[in-house]
Amino acid sequence: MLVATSCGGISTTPAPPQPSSDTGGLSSRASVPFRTPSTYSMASLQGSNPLFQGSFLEADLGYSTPSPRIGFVRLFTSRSDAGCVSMGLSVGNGERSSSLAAIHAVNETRTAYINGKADGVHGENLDQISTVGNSTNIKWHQCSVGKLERQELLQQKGCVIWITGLSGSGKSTVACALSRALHARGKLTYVLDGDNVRHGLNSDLSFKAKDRAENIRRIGEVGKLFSDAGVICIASLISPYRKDRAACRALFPEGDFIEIFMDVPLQICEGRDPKGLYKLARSGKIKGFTGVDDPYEPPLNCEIVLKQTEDDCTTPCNMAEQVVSYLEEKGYLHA
Ligand SMILES: Nc1ncnc2c1ncn2[C@@H]1O[C@H](COP(=O)(O)OS(=O)(=O)O)[C@@H](OP(=O)(O)O)[C@H]1O
Ligand SMILES: Nc1ncnc2c1ncn2[C@@H]1O[C@H](COP(=O)(O)OP(=O)(O)O)[C@@H](O)[C@H]1O
Repeated sequence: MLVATSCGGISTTPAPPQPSSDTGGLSSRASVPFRTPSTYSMASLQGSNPLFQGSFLEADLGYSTPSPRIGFVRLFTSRSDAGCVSMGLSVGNGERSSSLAAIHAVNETRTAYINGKADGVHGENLDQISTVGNSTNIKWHQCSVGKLERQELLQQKGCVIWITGLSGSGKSTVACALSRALHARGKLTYVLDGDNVRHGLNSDLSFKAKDRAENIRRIGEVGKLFSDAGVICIASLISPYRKDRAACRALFPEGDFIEIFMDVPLQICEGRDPKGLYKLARSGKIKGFTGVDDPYEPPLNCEIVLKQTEDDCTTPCNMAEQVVSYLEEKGYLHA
């Protein structure tokens, strides 16, 4: 067992928690399986200093050789102003008897963790001026109110439920039924419907592949903000290409992007044709219509499939309940 002493000094022999008052204030016990040669994973910490009470969600020591070997351990605290602390650890020469000593500690933001890799989860220093895409000389601004506090307020966990499928497959209908079902349970949702977002934010985009990709990217980014706000965001758009959906998924921490495939045959969707668009596409009046002369790539590995056939057409309410059960099971309906 590893024991964190003051300022993150860690020894690999069991020892009771040590009171401390210096930097970091750690008097915490980390139940980390000590493995040789190189990695620790998952641990829990109980700090005596309130600053460090909370969960230790990630401990990944990627040692470099030769010694002194150095790794990083990341601590998440329940205090929003503390954010996330990364400690650099140097590792002694021995194996099981090694001692680990903190070499530095830097504050990072939990928001950054939540926001994913680009924002520092993989160790970039958020204190630095950086360049992201075409934005140069930018610096992450940390807010003292964090996602965990918002989730506590809302008694739910933020996530994005991404509904993909052909036009007419029932995406918008199930999105609204789900929003209603969750609202009735006191959960805050927001629906981002492809059609609707194209009335404003994305009104500059066409249905060419590049513009569809941009449409999906933007809705993914907006969904990420809603998720960070603690809201259960329901995005309902055709999103026909796998790589665009995969890029969106990559914006989110594991589990927070829940992809739902409306598995409905083209024949049924076309039979419904509520807006008369399939008819226009078949007659050549709309070019590049999904399912007609533009491809739809069904998910290979999504979280939920909502299937409809000629013989078996579940009601939107039943589908919504299926999704609610999934959210309940995965813990999204509680803080
Ligand atoms: N060429 C073409 N292909 C597909 N769909 C078309 C097209 N032109 C207009 N529409 C209407 O736009 C709605 C789809 O918008 P999305 O933003 O969801 O599309 S995409 O994700 O960017 O592919 C879609 O709405 P839904 O029927 O609700 O899916 C259509 O009504
Ligand atoms: N589960 C369902 N069973 C039968 N009809 C449905 C179902 N879901 C949606 N519909 C109908 O199908 C049509 C298309 O639904 P819609 O939600 O607008 O699809 P999309 O958003 O995928 O284009 C609408 O007329 C709607 O009433």
